[in-house]
Amino acid sequence: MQLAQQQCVHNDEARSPLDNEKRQQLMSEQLSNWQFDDKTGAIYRKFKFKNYYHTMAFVNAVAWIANKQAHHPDLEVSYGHCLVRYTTHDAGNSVCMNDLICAAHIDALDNNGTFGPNFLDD
Ligand SMILES: C[C@H](O)[C@H](O)[C@H]1CNC2=NC(N)=NC(=O)C2=N1
Repeated sequence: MQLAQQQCVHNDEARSPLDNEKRQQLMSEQLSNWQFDDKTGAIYRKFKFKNYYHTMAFVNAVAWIANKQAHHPDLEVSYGHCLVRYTTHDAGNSVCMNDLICAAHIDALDNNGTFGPNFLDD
């Protein structure tokens, strides 16, 4: 099943770190705009917007997903960008399925152009 169709699960299996091969495979197939940071072990994507209003609309949509999934990203927010990073804290800050699932849900916000013309692709 596609990552965006899955929901976060909060059990020991969901909190087990993905091995590098599996993570790379899922990311190259379904999260091509996300990157893996070797230094921090997090996945991340930087979203750019034309102004603070649109940045904050995006941040609120991300917060809604985080609360619904009970899985929360680290966010760096400025006037025109939001850097979203995911690791699973309960798994020693490694990347688990829940991280990939939430990343896919964020990407899905833009499926029908929800970000609109105020979303600037990298
Ligand atoms: C009980 C609850 O599911 C856990 O504390 C959740 C909350 N949100 C979380 N968010 C992230 N990013 N990692 C976690 O391990 C985590 N754990």
